[in-house]
Amino acid sequence: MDLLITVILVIISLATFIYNYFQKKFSYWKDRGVVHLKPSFPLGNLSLKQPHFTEFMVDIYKHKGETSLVGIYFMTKPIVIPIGLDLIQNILVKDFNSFHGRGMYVNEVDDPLSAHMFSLDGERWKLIRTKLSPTFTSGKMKNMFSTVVTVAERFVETLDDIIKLESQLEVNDLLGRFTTDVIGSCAFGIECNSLKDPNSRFRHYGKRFLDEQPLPLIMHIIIVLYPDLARKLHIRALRKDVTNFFLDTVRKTVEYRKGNDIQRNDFMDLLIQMTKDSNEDGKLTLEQIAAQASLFFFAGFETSSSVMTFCLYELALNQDIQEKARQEIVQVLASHDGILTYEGMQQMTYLEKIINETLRKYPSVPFLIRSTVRDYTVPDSKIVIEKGTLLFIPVHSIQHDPEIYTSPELFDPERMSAEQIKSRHPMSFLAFGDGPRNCIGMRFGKMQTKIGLIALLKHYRFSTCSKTPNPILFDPKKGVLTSKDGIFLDIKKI
Ligand code: HEM
Repeated sequence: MDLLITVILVIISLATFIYNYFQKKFSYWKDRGVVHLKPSFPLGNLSLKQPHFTEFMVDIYKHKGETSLVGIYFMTKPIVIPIGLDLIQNILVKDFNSFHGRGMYVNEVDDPLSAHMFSLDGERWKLIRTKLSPTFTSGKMKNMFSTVVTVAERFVETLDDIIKLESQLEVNDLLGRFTTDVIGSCAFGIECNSLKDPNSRFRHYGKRFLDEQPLPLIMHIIIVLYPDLARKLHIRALRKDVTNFFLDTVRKTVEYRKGNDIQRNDFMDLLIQMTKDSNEDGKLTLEQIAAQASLFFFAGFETSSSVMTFCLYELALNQDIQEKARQEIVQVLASHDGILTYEGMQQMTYLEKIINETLRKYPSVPFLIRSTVRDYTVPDSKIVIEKGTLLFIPVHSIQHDPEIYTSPELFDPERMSAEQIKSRHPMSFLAFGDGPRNCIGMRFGKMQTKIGLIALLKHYRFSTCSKTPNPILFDPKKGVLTSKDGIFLDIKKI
């Protein structure tokens, strides 16, 4: 009997302790007078149903006008969703010194590839960003231009054979193979034709990295809530075989190039230069260059194939816009003796507007992440965002706000004319982020997207078919914006 009473008392005390613990944690935003979503025990505002981030944001973004930020909870961890454009400009640009963190999990010991520019913070991020910035100048893009054009030409040749057998194809997979080949070539110097060779190792490991969650949910929770503990437990964010593949590929490429004195004007060349820096502090190790090269691969191929996919989808729905884009391509090519040059590509201004409008409607990265590196008082308020707090900036909601873009579901490239852009708040378009931590690969991403679209629109007409989804449902399991059921289009040779 005594034992039973003791057990009951222990259970009651434990339940009271847990209840009080969560009550305290879940009163964080209320105590600070911040508009917030009501949390539920024990997941806070996480849901097992896992809606897509864009849907989750709807309830938050409707507070716009009433407040410049909304508080939510990831389990017990408070997260800020800034929704006022002036506050967002402070975070990304004006007060960047308080917000240069990304707050992501890095475990360099067990997972050397996790120490890349996207997730590093502090001085190490600054050092790598400064060293890698010259890699992405327009001069460097011009040097890589012909490599990308060659990949696009090879892609079209293979596609010619494929559509002879089947004209209704899933374009996201198709374009993922194109961008895999481009980044494989420019970041690793490896010639792969993953469209011809479905077993291409680059495609295999690229997909394995993005498609399959290597960790059970509990591990994710430990990583987010207790990163120090996660490191002590040797939790890796990347699969071991994926890490080994990229480390091994970089090691072999570096040895081969150094041994044979080979120069190719690509990212790998520029990274190899950084292993030879005379200043010891600035020198990158093999693991560090492998981390950056793999980041270029992961950051570059799905983002660009996502924008190309949604672009072809909209062009299939809007045949008049597709035809106008094709006319521009044909005319500009004719004025350059039928050859695609860097200058010619830049003269295709209508295509540029189409790509930007696609990125407005379908931002490949639907939210930006920052973390505070010191306490920050929100201007004209008493709200303090504490050091170490994560912030998610809702790009998709902003770019679908009817007060900023009338009839936001309408695909209208003219919204991206210079005059219309000038008339909007500078934070109205955030598809590449903004400020000193924006997308470093923007020029390259746009270049490969344009080259791919030019090659495709010149040779093929895209139309919807019975399998084309309308409307599109986004896949909640993917970080990059992706249609859940793929995007099938009918492709006809012109
Ligand atoms: C159309 C294609 C692309 C889109 C839409 C895109 C979008 C983005 C966005 C939204 C961010 C976060 C920016 C921020 O937090 O303010 C980002 C970061 C980044 N992107 Fe891209 N990206 C693209 C292509 C590329 C390519 C091709 C590369 C490399 C070859 C690349 C490398 C990076 C890197 C390294 C970062 C992290 C920068 C840092 O933390 O300092 N991206 N990208």
